[in-house]
Amino acid sequence: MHTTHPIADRDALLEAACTAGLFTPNQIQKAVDRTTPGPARTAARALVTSGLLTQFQVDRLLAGRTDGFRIGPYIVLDQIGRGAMSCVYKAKHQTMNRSVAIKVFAADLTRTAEERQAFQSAAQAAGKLTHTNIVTAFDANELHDRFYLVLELVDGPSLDALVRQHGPLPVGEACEFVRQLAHGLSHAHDHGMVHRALEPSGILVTRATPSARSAAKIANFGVPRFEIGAPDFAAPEQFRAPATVDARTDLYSLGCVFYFLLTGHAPFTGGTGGEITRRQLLEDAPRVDRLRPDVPPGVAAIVHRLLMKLPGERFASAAELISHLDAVHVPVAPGSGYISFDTPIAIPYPYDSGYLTGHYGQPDGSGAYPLSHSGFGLPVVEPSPWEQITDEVVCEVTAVDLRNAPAPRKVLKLNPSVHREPAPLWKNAGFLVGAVLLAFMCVGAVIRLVAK
Ligand SMILES: Nc1ncnc2c1ncn2[C@@H]1O[C@H](COP(=O)(O)OP(=O)(O)OP(=O)(O)O)[C@@H](O)[C@H]1O
Repeated sequence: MHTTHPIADRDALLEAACTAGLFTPNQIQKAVDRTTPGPARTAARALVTSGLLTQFQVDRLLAGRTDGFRIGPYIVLDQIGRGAMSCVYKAKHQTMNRSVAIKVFAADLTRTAEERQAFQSAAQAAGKLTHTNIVTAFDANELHDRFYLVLELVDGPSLDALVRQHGPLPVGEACEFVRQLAHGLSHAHDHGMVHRALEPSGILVTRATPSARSAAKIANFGVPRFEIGAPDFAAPEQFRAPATVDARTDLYSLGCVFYFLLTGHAPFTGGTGGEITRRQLLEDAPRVDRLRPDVPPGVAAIVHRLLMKLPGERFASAAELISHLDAVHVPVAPGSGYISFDTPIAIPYPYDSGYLTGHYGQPDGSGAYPLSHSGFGLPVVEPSPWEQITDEVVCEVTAVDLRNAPAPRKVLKLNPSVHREPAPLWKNAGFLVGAVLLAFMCVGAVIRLVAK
């Protein structure tokens, strides 16, 4: 609904915020105190700065909207994502103050009684799942013919976004995320639930904190599946015989996710959806250890066992997968909180040319991991030194233990003992002067010889 009054000044803005139900009586007085009569935009800035409204809220109010700020007992704070069939909002429970994510589905999805029933059943089943590696579903309801799910708010990116931003993960960290996801799947399978659409964009990762490492969480357990999701993460039986789908179907998709974490892409890429489907059904995926030689044979064997075409050739259960992962055990880099998603790392970089090579290690000097294999070693500052610098520099990077670092954490800093690799001989000025002098002396000697 659009308000009939244009939002021109402070008073109109405050009135609209009250109509939208954004202020408690106590907050109205605070809002008046923190703003001065005048243009609405100036008042809006003051309200955001004082934390009384969010940017999302003032933008919507200034656009003349007073609707869409409340979903049941929740106040909408921000829009955090948009999928093919839903919109995800950050919201806060009005009285409990708990922050949540609310996934609101398109009205088209719940037109018929069967579709509504499917959403309700999926939500009820998901409500039974309580596991650190599954996004918890707290509540489900309908608002203006739209079905919505109230979910645990995960403060980090999806695995898809993470790999696209940082590149493939170090092997130990990929194994650890897959182990966590297998624990989540095992819990769901024990409750008789199969996900059917596991893919990197539907797996969210929490930020590392001083006391906890990142955790991977499977989203969308409460969403009914009417059709196959992304074909590049779907198991052969989902195309061949959808009625036979079982827990091992999720293990195939988890194998595709594992492959993606290690290589940056799904096992079968390129071509249309139909072409990918054909290859899922008929072809063996290229060996992961060919594409990524530092993947140990034991880990590659697990990935390809998960990707077997026949469910009976995969692991029998997520629990069996976990025992195999434990047996090959590739450790996570010491001190790593896996990946840090903190604010961009400011790397003091003293050179205007060169590229970073070298190792990172612990502050105590232990450990020496190639920078390129450090999940958190890749600079994320703009402009990236990796792209800008063209002359070779060898440096050391000290990894700060995420678990003990005070906030705000600087994840990496260049060791002050950063040094430039000696310039090649032909680039050395002394060498050039010496060479010229020598040439003159030689020419002089030849002339003298000839003169004699
Ligand atoms: N529980 C959550 N906590 C935090 N952010 C979330 C949560 N769920 C989803 N998001 C964010 O919203 C984005 C869109 O999520 P959504 O689940 O709608 O994506 P999708 O699976 O691609 O879409 P769809 O299910 O509509 O096909 C995600 O990439 C993520 O950034």
